[in-house]
Amino acid sequence: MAKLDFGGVEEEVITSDEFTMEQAREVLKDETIVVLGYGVQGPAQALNLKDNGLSVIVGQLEGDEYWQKAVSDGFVPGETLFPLEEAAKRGTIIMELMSDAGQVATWPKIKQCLNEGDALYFSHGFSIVYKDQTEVIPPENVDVILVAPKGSGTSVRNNFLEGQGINSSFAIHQDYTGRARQRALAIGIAIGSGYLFPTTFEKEVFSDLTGERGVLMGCLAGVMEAQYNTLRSHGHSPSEAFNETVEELTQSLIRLVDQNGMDWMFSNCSTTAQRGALDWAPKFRDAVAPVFENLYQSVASGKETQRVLEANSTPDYREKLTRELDTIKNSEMWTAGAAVRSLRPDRRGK
Ligand SMILES: NC(=O)C1=CN([C@@H]2O[C@H](COP(=O)(O)OP(=O)(O)OC[C@H]3O[C@@H](n4cnc5c(N)ncnc54)[C@H](O)[C@@H]3O)[C@@H](O)[C@H]2O)C=CC1
Ligand SMILES: CC(=O)[C@](C)(O)C(=O)O
Ligand SMILES: [Mg+2]
Ligand SMILES: [Mg+2]
Repeated sequence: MAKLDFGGVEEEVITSDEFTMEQAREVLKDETIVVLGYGVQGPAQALNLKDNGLSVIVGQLEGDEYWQKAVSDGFVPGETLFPLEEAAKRGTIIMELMSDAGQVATWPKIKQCLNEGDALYFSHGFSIVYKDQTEVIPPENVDVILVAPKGSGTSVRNNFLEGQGINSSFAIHQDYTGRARQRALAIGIAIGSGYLFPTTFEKEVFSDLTGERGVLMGCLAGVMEAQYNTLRSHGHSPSEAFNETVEELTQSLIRLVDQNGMDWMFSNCSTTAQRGALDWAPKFRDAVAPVFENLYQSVASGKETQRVLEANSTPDYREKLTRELDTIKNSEMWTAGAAVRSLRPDRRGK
């Protein structure tokens, strides 16, 4: 497995060239793979596994909208689609891809379905690491493995369909069979990872919860809103404020960061912009550093997971989340955004 220099630190990674799909098929040839949950990651991982030639069974609460989606994606009730426990009983690799709160709610039943030598698989360290809150404590006679795609399930699927991969981390919590690592790597490659990097369940969940609350989602939404509001309060039009805050980023500058890094993006902007961005970056860094520290403490102490379990375990949790998302959708900033996006040449008139 390749050792690579990441900015002066040597780390091991496993690419899909080193651990090929042929090897993955060989490792998985006697396994029955069961995907529990058909929300965002469930369909992506199940369909990629299936398209890679592996047989996959989906487990889902019978008859609900996720069940219907599984049916419309080609899973057949009674053959490849079963209620949760029935599915879990059939599996030798049981993939926990219900929401984290859903994993907790169903664990007392799912744990009864595990047989000696099974592999219990997660895409998040949540259930295992915060066991004081979740009470998810697997029996000793199973493997407990993790592959966490570093992206939305939507991208896991779309990248796969485009012939691209997604980066994932992998970890072993428990190796009962002596095959846990092989099983984790094989599933990791088969769900469409371009490469896999090692982590632990704890490192995965601490970094993941920090990242999504921080730069990837929470901070991103917050700083965009702050800049938009500043521009608006000084008399700039919604379209100008939105273009200068979001559209220019997503249509141009972040793509340059994606291609070749931050300095590359800077070097393709005016020297006027470079001077100002270089001066202001440390101010923003220092202003938000305490918020990030606060966030990390809140993750490490279990406060964040407690909040998630409380909020997402109520029967109406999805309606409540949708209401909050609708507030963003219907705000001036994001309705202006919809109008701005509709003006892109490829969307005009559609
Ligand atoms: N959404 C994503 O793209 C990513 C998710 N993950 C992790 O993957 C796992 C799955 O996440 P998502 O796909 O976002 O899940 P989701 O939030 O879309 O989960 C929906 C699924 O959970 C089931 N579910 C929810 N509450 C339930 C309950 N009380 N009883 C039974 N089933 C219940 C639903 O029936 C449905 O199958 C989580 O551990 C998550 O942290 C990791 C990387 C990215
Ligand atoms: C997409 C992803 O990896 C996240 C943001 O961590 C998640 O959806 O939980
Ligand atoms: Mg993540
Ligand atoms: Mg996450």
